[in-house]
Formats: sequence, C-alpha cells, structure tokens
Amino acid sequence: MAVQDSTDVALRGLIGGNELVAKHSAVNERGALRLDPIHGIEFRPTRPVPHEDGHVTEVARASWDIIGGPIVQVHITTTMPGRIRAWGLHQRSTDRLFVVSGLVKIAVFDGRLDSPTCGRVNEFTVSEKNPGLLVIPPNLYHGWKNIGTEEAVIINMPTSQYDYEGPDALDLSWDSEAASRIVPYRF
Ligand SMILES: Cc1cn([C@H]2C[C@H](O)[C@@H](COP(=O)(O)OP(=O)(O)O[C@H]3O[C@H](C)C(=O)[C@H](O)[C@H]3O)O2)c(=O)[nH]c1=O
Repeated sequence: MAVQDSTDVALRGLIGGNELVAKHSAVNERGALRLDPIHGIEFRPTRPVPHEDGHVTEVARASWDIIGGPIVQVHITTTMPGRIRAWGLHQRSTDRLFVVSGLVKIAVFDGRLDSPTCGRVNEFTVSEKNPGLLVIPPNLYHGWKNIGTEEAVIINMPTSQYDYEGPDALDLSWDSEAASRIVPYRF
C-alpha cells in the first residue's frame, strides 16, 4: 500500500510537470493520418504493390490532384544518418517530396501571417515502410532529419526548375539563434 501511495504521488508530480504524456499514434483507427494539416500541405500515402519479384511503388501520376501542375524537374537529394537539413523556404516553388529509402522526419512550419493555419507545425515520419508523396507549397519553413541508420534518399519534383543564377531557395539555418526564435520546432 505504501508503495502504491508513493507511486501515485510520483505520477501526480510528473503529470503536473507535463513530463508524462500520452503516447498517441500517427494514425487513427481507420489508418488515416492523425494530423491537422497546414493550409496547402498535402500528403498522399502510397501502398507498395507486391509483384512476383518485389514491389512497385507509384511516386507521381499526372492524374493525381495532389500533383497540381506539370513535372518540370526531378532530382534526388540524400541525407546522411543523424543529419538535419532545415529550414528551407521557397517563395514561388512548391516541393513535392518522396522518401525512397531511409527513415526521415519531415517538419513544416506555417509562419504565413495571412494563413488560416499560421503558427501550426506538421510533422511527417516517412520511410519505405510508410511511403507517400508530400506537397509543400511556397512560403512554408520546411526541413528534415534523417532519424534512421542509413543514408536517406529523397526524390523532389519541385514545380519550378532550379535557377542557377537566382535560386528560389532561402535558407534559415536550423541551429541559428534566429531559427530558435522563428520556428517553434526542435528536431
Ligand atoms: C535543387 C538543386 C540544387 N542544386 C544545388 C544548390 C545547392 O548548392 C545544393 C543543395 O540545394 P538544395 O538545398 O536546394 O537542394 P535539396 O537538398 O533538394 O533541398 C531540399 O532540402 C532543403 C532543406 C529544402 O529546403 C529544399 O526545399 C528541399 O528541396 O544543390 C543544384 O545544383 N541543382 C538543383 O537542381
């Protein structure tokens, strides 16, 4: 009884201090993502299709609403284990990201003052076991961390071609003092 009492006191202490948190799933009972999306963000989970020698995973199809426009560039960017690439922001281009391999935590912050979801953060943990196409419209801070043990391979199909003379790519270093003031998210 004495043990129970002291456990109870310890629990109350933790709950009061917000240390003890409920372990929510990334999906709901129907398997859909449990997430309030940032205005303009879309995620289309993809089911790998088994065949006699492996799997086919669709990355993009012109018929999907989420694609939103023609594919003008496709590139692969990789991230080494433990590395963080953040925060990027495009003023005109939309990113269309697909994690081909590796385990990646992608975070997006809506700092757009005129957005109905201003201030919101979305987090997506994606991998070859949880694949999907993530569309990130312009003017959202975004980035990711490779939380796996292998080099992560990510396909991007931005809606504009990379402009060598005037890149539409702003960078706010994730470990800068400014980032800690502006973006309420820590990897
Ligand atoms: C897209 C592109 C880039 N580059 C050069 C420019 C930079 O010196 C270097 C890395 O560029 P960037 O960080 O834009 O590339 P990504 O790794 O694809 O960036 C991605 O991760 C970050 C976090 C984001 O914020 C971007 O939105 C996201 O696309 O490659 C080229 O030479 N050609 C190209 O087509």
